[in-house]
Amino acid sequence: MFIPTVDLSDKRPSVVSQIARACRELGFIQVVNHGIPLEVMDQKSKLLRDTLQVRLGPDPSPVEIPEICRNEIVGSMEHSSQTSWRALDGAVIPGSIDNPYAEPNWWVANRARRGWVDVKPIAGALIINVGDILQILSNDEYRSVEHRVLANPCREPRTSVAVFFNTTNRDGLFGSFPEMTSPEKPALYRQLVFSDYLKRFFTKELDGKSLKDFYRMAAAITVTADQEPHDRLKALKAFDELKTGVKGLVDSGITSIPQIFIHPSDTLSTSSIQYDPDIIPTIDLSALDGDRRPAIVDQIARASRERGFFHVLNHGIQSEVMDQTIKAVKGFHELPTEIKSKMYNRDKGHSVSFFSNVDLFHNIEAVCWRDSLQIMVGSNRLEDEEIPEICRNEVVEWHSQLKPLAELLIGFMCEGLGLDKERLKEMKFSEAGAIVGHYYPYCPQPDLTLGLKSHTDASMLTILLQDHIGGLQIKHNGNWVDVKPVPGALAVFVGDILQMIFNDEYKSGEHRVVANSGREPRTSVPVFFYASNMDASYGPLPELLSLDKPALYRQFSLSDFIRRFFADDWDGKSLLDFYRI
Ligand SMILES: O=C(O)CCC(=O)C(=O)O
Ligand SMILES: [Fe+2]
Repeated sequence: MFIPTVDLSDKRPSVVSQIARACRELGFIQVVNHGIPLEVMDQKSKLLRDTLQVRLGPDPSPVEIPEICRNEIVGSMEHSSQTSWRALDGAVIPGSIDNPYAEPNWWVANRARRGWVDVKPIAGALIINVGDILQILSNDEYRSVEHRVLANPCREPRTSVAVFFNTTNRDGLFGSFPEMTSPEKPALYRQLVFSDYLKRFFTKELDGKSLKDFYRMAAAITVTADQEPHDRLKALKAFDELKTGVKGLVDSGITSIPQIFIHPSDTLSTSSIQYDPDIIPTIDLSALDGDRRPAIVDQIARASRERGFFHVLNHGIQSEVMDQTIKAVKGFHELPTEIKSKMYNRDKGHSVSFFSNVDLFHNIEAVCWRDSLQIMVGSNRLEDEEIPEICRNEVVEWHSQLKPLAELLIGFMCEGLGLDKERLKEMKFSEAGAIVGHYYPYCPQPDLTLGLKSHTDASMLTILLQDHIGGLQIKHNGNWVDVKPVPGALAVFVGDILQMIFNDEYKSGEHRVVANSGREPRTSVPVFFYASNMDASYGPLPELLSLDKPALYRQFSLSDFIRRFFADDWDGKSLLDFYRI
């Protein structure tokens, strides 16, 4: 890939156009003839060790900088600021040896080619990166580029010195410059206060992802491929307006998947471990009122602690009821397009909605190869007549059969922690939640996309019914493990809410679904159990806390939790981190 090197001694119009082009296309430039003498650059690299971070305001107080490199750092600031935008005059300088074995190579992500590109050091050159704030100010005219550094395989250590220029006006309001916006190109970001930006940057909420996406307005989807954001948004809208979901694309005979479905290669990681009964426990619930009860409690507690996921067999629900439910949901998705598309909507006010990708417009990476029918239950929201007739009786029956099972399982989970089995009964969790009927049609390029991307469930408990096709995977010790469907079994996931209430004694299990490579479509029906009382305050149960085990989560209300889950700027990360103390 072309990494532009700009000679700053060239004529100004040429320098301006080269820099503008590089900022637009790559967000990354090397500059030579920048006016900083080589000796000044060399002095620094001999002096810094590990990571030294120096914060500087407009008037640095150099006495705090270690004497061994004080003059060199202050000198470098003076030199750099001559070539920088004066308004951005607060800086942080980390000088780092990333690892004693770091090859002197920088790598820049080229998402368009889905690879990392080596940035070879050029003698005497400095590297200029467009930062996220400049991208926001320029309303995406300029791009900040993703980059990383490999571990150093050489004996000789590598040193780098980065100066980050930020504004000192911490309380000023920033946003895309008005000159950069127009009716055709509206502002893509919300206004932000720099102190808020910094606060977020240093909180646990940010897991290294770009803050740009936090400030980006819902409708403005970032681009991960070689598309302009407007093209991507147009493509998402066009897909949504078809109202026929992914199945509609397959029925139209496409042989390659549209760009919006293509995931970055690092999230696809196709290598997976085959089904292993030691990793995926199957718990037999038969004779649960006899001698076997303590053993069942034990197995459920262990699986919830170690995996956040297990299968249950002999759960009391007849296999015909399971089959009918799958068949009815599949039948809905296979209704003639004219009928089904009338029900397509993603309005939050509806109890029943059919759509493809609940997060279609907030997804910052790529969307998935799946359609869904979502039915909200509880708080008197669901009138049975709203459920499509083709699956109404089956869905209502399914939910009523599952409620006692959910109560039973949560009772076991409580017992496994030494709590009364009725401890969570007052939450009335079995009466509120969502029933979702997923449909994963054949995907012509299953290696480029996912059926459902990696997540934990934002529920208390999820009970999943799936057909025989397979594709569900759980994450175990960093590997994706195939969950082979076990005939007659139901899959159970510990959800985030239970993890918080049980103060991390049990874990919500990370899982995903690969895109369906077979001609036969896959159907699954997860039921997510929440709690009926939306405004009560929940948090880690006091009985589970002690001096050695303090509360790991703040108190929360379900209404707040659900609002955040469906918020426009929620990017699909676990909400656990948000509530974690
Ligand atoms: O379809 C599946 O197997 C999994 C569905 C799921 O994980 C979800 O909807 O949260
Ligand atoms: Fe899930």
